[in-house]
Amino acid sequence: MQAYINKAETLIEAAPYIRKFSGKTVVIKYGGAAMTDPLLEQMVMDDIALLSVLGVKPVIVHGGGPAINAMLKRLSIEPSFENGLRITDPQTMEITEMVLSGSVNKKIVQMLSDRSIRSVGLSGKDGGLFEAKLHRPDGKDIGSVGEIVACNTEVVTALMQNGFLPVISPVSAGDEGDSLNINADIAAVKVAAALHATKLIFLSDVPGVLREIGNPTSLISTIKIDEVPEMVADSVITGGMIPKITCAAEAVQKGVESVHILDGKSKHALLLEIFTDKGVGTVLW
Ligand SMILES: Nc1ncnc2c1ncn2[C@@H]1O[C@H](COP(=O)(O)OP(=O)(O)O)[C@@H](O)[C@H]1O
Ligand SMILES: CC(=O)N[C@@H](CCC(=O)OP(=O)(O)O)C(=O)O
Repeated sequence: MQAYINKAETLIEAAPYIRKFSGKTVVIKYGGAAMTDPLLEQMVMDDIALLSVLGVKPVIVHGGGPAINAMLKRLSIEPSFENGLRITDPQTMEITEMVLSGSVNKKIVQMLSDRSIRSVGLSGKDGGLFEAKLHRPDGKDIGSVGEIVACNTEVVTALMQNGFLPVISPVSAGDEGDSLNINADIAAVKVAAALHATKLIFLSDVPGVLREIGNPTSLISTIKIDEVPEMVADSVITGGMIPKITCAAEAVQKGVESVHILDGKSKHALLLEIFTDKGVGTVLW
């Protein structure tokens, strides 16, 4: 009996948040380590399906770096990176597109379909979603890596208006119709900004931004975007978190109300972040 009372109380507590975010667009960046465990994947999909049933409008932008690495390994190709971006030679590009716009994208669509959520998989190429060009950081050639120059969300809004949940792979085309590999965090920011999303949520492999890496009790719950440059300068934020947090700050500057960084491996992190007062990760605004 007590268990039912607890569940009812949880629902009552969540009710104002469910009302608040019903009809609101929430872009979820799903990728990295959160995607490597089949049980975790099912759990994340349960949460996204529930959000959708409760009237929130989720849009998924996915990565799949570990899945690309696994396929490269099967083909005996060694992955290499430059400042977190995959150096993408023609063969790696072919595999990246097969994995992201193919198997990973369709797997997510299928997992949602298994939960009676109608979703449609897209890549940056579909409906002219992303216009991209070759990315050359400081003039350096890192192969077929792209940067997004425009984001045309008509195809995404058309799907949402018709009750479909969009699932977006970041792989796009350049001016010449050549495939370009785009970091999924960056793609998620562009989509969130173009859709004027209420929230952008990064599902990562850490509980949020930590004062001390490896110590979950040092979680920083709230960051104002003007604090970000100092945190980077003071080396509070390092490595893979730098592009993520810089992206997050860009999203807020472009009108996304808040950006959240959560542990995709933590049970029901998405629901707890959206539907409770305290949340569980780091929120940037
Ligand atoms: N202050 C910090 N708090 C949390 N993580 C940090 C911090 N500074 C650097 N990191 C690193 O950033 C990583 C998350 O970024 P990244 O590897 O790009 O994530 P993902 O694979 O989810 O896209 C963490 O695994 C951690 O090693
Ligand atoms: C240019 C570049 O680095 N693209 C990424 C795209 C996938 C991605 O971003 O996946 P995660 O979110 O799982 O890291 C890559 O090839 O790994």
